[in-house]
Amino acid sequence: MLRRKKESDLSTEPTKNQLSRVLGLVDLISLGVGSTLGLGAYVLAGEVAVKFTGPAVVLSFAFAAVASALSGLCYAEFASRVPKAGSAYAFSYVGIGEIVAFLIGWDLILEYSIGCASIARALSGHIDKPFGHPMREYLKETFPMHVDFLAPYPDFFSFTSIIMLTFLIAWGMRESSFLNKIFTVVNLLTVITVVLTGLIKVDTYNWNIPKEDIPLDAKGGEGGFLPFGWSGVFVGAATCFYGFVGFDAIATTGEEAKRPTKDIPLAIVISLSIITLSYCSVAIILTLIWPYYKQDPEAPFPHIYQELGWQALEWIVTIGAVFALCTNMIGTLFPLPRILYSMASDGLLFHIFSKVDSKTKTPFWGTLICGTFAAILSSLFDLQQLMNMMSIGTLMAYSLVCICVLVLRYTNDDSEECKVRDNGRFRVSLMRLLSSSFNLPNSQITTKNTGRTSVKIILVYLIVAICFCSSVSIAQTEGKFNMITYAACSVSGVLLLVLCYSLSRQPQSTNRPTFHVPCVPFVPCLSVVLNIYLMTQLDTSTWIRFTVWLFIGLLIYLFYGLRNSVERLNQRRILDETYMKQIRYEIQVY
Ligand SMILES: NC(=[NH2+])NCCC[C@H](N)C(=O)O
Repeated sequence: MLRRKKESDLSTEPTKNQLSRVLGLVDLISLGVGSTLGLGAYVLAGEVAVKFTGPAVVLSFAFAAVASALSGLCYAEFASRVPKAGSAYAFSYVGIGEIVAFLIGWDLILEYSIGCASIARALSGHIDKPFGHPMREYLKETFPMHVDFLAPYPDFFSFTSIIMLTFLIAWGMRESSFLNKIFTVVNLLTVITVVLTGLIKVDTYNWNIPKEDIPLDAKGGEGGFLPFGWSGVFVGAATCFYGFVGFDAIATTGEEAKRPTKDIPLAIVISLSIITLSYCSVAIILTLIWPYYKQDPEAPFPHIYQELGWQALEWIVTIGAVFALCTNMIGTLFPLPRILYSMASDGLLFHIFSKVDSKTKTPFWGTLICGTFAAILSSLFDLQQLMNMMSIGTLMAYSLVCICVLVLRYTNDDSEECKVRDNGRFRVSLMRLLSSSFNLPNSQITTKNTGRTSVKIILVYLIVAICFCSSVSIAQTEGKFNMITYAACSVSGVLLLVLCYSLSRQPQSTNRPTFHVPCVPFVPCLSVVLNIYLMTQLDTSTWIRFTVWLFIGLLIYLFYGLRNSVERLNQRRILDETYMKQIRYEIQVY
């Protein structure tokens, strides 16, 4: 179950089951921006400003951006190591082992299906709203559903929209990428229009409203730039973080990008920069043109435009949001079959998902099955209950990718040293010979032993990080630190620092990809803690549902994946061959 793929096996050489390599840098960036910059751009800033931060919402976005960028860098490093479809799944197959890879793939399936379903639902709500919700009222009356976990009515609109996009994506990579580019450009143009037109109404007073000027019935805190203090900024950052969810879609295109090892890391970094710039400028403009305590948390821009009498802009924002939702939907429908494709090609999931259609060069059937699943999910289920499962899925994948970066940096799988390990007979390795000839201290080079030590440190770090984040979040819900939580936080906090430092003293592998994360182990370590902390913020029922989903996955793995794993068959074949060689050799000697 812990068998791993070798990095060197994952070359960019064509295999028989090929997707077509048609995506250039611009396509990848537009996929990244499109799938990330969504409704959040038009809603999050207002919501966070009025609830948690006041004008300082831009700082919350900046923190959220930094937190996402930490994971983003780890994704980028991996993408340049492993040019395969499947994102976090493919990465953990190389970094950790088959069972973890399977579970993370399984978890991504959940994340993207629920993501797609909820975006489609938001889209139908958004189109219905300007007309006074005729669709909702009609369907509620004609097809009411009174079951606890189902939606109040079947949403045919979201069903049809997902099915239509599914066909488009199954149709061909070039076509869907072209459409995605257009949608993304419209989305960005809307953001630019909102920002530029807002400049006319900018009033710096709105960033510095004294407490006396705030009406008593408004929830205005202390006034000024930080009316709810720094704690508000951090709480707001946790909400803003979800605005940055989605860029990982780029990492699923490893087999469709023209130059995956170069373009994918670059696209991740560029998309994250564009997204950060967009969110921050929207947040700045929003709070500069309108007092934070008067913002409408559900539709901040239309509300302001109504007050200002700017009707045309109100429409522009509504249309922009519809386009944003469409690209978001492509951004979730696109990776889903690619992850399944990757898992099925490795033999871990049913064969049908690994079939590439000879005409369209896409995983055609996989795409249709995924689309139908998401469409059913979106039209029938109560998505409010499922939304948090999306967050848990994303955060889990982020954390694992960071851990994989750490593991690969501190073990050198493909080096001579490991060949020695695999092939116990030769004791003297090239690396050791070299090191003794140059008189390098041995501790500068990763060996089997230092690798093992590092993996142990990473494992303990992970456990301590979970304790640390849980105690912080318990203290947070109680509203104060008591003796126990205080002790737990400080002990685990200090331990985390010590572990991180001791990991940094371990030798790192010299085998670095073209793009690599700076300041290892500190960047991935910090990112792991941040992601785990955000996971502890989710409610218990989400955790229970998530565990059930993983359990189902585990059963599929045990009864199907484990037996059909291509890696297992390969390793067995190699073992058999070595065994036969050995026997032949012994017969000769005899
Ligand atoms: N893969 C996903 N879960 N995508 C959803 C992206 C949501 C997007 N970040 C927003 O602010 O609206």
